[in-house]
Amino acid sequence: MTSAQPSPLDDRLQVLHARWAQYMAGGQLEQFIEFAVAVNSLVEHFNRLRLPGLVRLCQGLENAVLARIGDASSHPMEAQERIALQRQIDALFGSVATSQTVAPVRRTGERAPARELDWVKPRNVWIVVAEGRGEVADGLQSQLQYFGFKARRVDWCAGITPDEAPFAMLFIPAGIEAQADELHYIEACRKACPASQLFCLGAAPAVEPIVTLMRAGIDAALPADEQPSMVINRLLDLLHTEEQDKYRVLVVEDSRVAALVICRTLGEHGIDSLAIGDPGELLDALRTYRPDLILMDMHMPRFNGVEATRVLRQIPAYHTLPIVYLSGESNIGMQVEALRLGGDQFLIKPFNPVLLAAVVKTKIARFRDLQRSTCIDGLTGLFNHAAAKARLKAMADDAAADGGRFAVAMIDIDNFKAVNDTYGHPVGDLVIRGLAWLLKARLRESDLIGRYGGEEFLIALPGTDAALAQTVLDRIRADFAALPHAHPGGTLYATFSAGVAAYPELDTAAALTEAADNALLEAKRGGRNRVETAPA
Ligand SMILES: Nc1nc2c(ncn2[C@@H]2O[C@H](COP(=O)(O)OP(=O)(O)OP(=O)(O)O)[C@@H](O)[C@H]2O)c(=O)[nH]1
Repeated sequence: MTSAQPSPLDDRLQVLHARWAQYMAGGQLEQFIEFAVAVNSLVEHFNRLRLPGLVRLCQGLENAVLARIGDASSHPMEAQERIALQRQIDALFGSVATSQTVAPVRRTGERAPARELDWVKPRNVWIVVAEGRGEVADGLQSQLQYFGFKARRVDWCAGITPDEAPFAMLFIPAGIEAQADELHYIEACRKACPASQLFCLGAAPAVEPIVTLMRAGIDAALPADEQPSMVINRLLDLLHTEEQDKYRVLVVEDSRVAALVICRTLGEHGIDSLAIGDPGELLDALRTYRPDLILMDMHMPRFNGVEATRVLRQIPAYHTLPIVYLSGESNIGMQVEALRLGGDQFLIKPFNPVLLAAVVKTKIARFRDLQRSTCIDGLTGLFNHAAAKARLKAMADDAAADGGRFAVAMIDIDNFKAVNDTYGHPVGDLVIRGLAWLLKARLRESDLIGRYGGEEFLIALPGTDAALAQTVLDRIRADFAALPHAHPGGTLYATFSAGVAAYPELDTAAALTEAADNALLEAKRGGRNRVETAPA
């Protein structure tokens, strides 16, 4: 992007800065709370970008701020406390500035345009290897390169210049318990590269050594036996930062002022909300707004929040929808009763905005995780058959509505029965995973990748015509054919065949899938290890 518009990160930093300045000038509790909200919003932003080093720094500031909220009488804070906070803010801004010059270029959340350049996503990864562990590093380096990473070996304790910080650093220490000098080096790397992901490979499977590594700045410590496959999958997942739909909260609240304050607080945390004043409208609002959570008042005219909750819990579609009561009700017996009758949590008014946002976000994150787990294939982490089919239909409908180009491909691993029969089912599973990860590595965030059957995959490429889809898939086909898969006696190679069909030549999801399937059969008939396009 070349535009001079401020990024969402710049916006957040400016807000944080302005609110701190307002508090320093006014010294009011309300201003401090506004500042706390801005810090929290920055933590969330770094979390979403998966920048653990910055999350940690920012959380340090957030904890310091939350500890000082107190009440109106604790503000303005003592000069010493303000100086301490100012130092933390300066340190945070300094680290953000460093990481902005080196942060991986990505993650804007914008849909990637269908340009050739976008199909390959090289990422630089450093493998920091201790003496005597070169063999592990070699294997990992060649595997990473197959999945599109630029992997470079770095000797333990080599000097780090932040302006070349990598997307990820993989530390391979000499033994399973990192030594003091190794930990110091990890600390130095963490400091120099706040936006990088730091992994330690081959950690001892016990709490204390892993905590020690995490304190030094490691984001994930991986056990020795799962190393290469786990690392590659983790890295690929990190590349696919999901730009999620905004969280949606339905506020059921008869006081218009209270509803306004609640919606404003949620809005400041990037949460969408809709307020209704009458619980009688609840079912209609649920159908049309599809919230991730309900914030329910207890006492309303006509019927109360607990009665409304009991009605919802009788409807299967709303059994697991989180319901949080937000009420002035201070009677503990009533609160317990409200929870027993279907509520998930009770918050008291007047509410702390940071706590309200934290409760809402964590409940929604778990709810969405639960929903997602029903869509994901356990072996590959891709969409399962039903989810892929549903998403394909939505994408085809979108393409039909806006007249955009759109290609669909069916992929099937060749002679896969022979792989299973010769090397065993677990090795067959590794080959399936290898293809899944290669697809994840080579396709864009806006593309759909689903595991359609055992060794069959469904791909959808928005903004792409049949010719470009054929080129892209053919490149992936050639790379897959060259990808070595480990088995107990050495390595094996596999191939796949694919069929491509495109919109607008075919204009429904069903017609596209059927045509891509027929083209796939044609590729199989033609000798396998090839990509065929359906006739226009
Ligand atoms: N390891 C493993 N095998 C699977 C899985 N799902 C399906 N399969 C196997 O995949 C094989 C598919 O074989 P076939 O449909 O005969 O096709 P093929 O041998 O790949 O031959 P062509 O498709 O004609 O190239 C069957 O042996 C299935 O048991 C899985 O999750 N893991």
